Amino acid sequence: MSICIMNAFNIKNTQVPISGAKIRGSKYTGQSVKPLPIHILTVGKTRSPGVQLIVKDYIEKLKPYCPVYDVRIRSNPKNSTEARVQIENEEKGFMNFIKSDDWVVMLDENGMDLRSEEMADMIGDAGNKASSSRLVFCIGGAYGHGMKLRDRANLKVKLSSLVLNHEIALVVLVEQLYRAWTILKGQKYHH
Ligand SMILES: C[S@@+](CC[C@H](N)C(=O)[O-])C[C@H]1O[C@@H](n2cnc3c(N)ncnc32)[C@H](O)[C@@H]1O
Repeated sequence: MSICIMNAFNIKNTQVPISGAKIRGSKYTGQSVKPLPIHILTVGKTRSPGVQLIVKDYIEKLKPYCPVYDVRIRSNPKNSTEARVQIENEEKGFMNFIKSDDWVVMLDENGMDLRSEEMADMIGDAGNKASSSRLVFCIGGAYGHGMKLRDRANLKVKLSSLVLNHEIALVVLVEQLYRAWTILKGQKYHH
């Protein structure tokens, strides 16, 4: 399934020469990319102040490229002691938010391993090829994601082979989204 999605994206890496130096680019670098609004869904209301500062900072940095919304899904809404029930109840929050034409990326430790240039390709493909109106990234709660969201996701992506705390996953994601947009624009942040 992942391979099909990868082929559908036709993700490939290109070398883009800028001022004599070679930087690693996306197949869209230098082209116009439709800036789909990005919605980042995370579980839980509270967030450590340090993480919140970093996330706010990257969302601010992303403003010139595309709007980014920080959406909170209720954690364990029915206070279940069972992990399976907690996952299912949090999943309802994700599924209630997601619309039929959203391009949904589920963050998961077993997802596809993308390089930063491929993340940029994916954002370009979602904007220019898919008929989606929003790009939605889903970061799970303590026990991860349920089956309905797994089935709905257009793409499952890993950020590392390590399992990350959900707040750390969020920090890595926002930095990679910023990096991806600078790659798409051929800017110097990414070397
Ligand atoms: C504490 S982790 C949940 C771990 C749990 N074992 C699971 O099955 O997903 C919380 C969330 O952070 C995100 N996450 C953690 N590690 C990740 C990784 N290496 N790559 C991508 N996302 C990750 C995922 O969205 C995950 O649902």
